Amino acid sequence: MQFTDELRNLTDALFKRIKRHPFVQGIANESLEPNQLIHYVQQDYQYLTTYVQVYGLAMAKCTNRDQMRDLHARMRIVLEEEIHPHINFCRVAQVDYRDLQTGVALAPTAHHYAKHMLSVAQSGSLGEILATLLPCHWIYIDIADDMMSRVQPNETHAFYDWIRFYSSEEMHTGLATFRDWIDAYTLNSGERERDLMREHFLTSCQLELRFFDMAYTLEDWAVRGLLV
Ligand SMILES: Cc1ncc(CN)c(N)n1
Repeated sequence: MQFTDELRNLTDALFKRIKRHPFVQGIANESLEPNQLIHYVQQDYQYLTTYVQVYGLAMAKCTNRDQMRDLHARMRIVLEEEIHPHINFCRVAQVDYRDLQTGVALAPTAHHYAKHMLSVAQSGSLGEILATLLPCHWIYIDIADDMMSRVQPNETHAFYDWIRFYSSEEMHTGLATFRDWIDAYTLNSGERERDLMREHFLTSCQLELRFFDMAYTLEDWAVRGLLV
């Protein structure tokens, strides 16, 4: 069994639970409220900014230019293309995307997830960083594939662009090459590094689930407005 198959088996209960999450069901059945979509985009815009920064920190640990080229292409996709799912949410919520990009503090779960990624990026190996970043990619493809087959949306579905983006060929190819990279990498890792990679992957999966809770419940700090 390849290492990433093992990671997937380890987190199967989380993958299943995420697909049943009310926020995810709300995408499938077009029932999300504007304030839930807005909260998600405000937080996810900042989350994805950190995600790109973490790619940058991983870049500093690459050992050859092919790895760097791969990360460079991934950064471009997040910066230039992963705006489309956000724009879809903004269109449904009837808000301007630019208005959601500033002036909002990270909610507790997004804060936790960002600090988790940055902490591994600062002190972990390249393999640890890749394992930390992988759930972000994998879980959304899993969700969107499931919606494509269960809901079979067409252009009239409110979240057609979101579902189509994450179930696209480009996303699948990106996931396959990411997994190949990690599987090849772990052939030369020791058991200690593989344990840390399992732990970081699991933590990121847990935080993916909590991120949907955060958006669905409009999670915020107990006392608001002190810092932005
Ligand atoms: C929190 C989170 N996780 C995953 C994705 C999909 N790349 C995202 N946009 N945001």
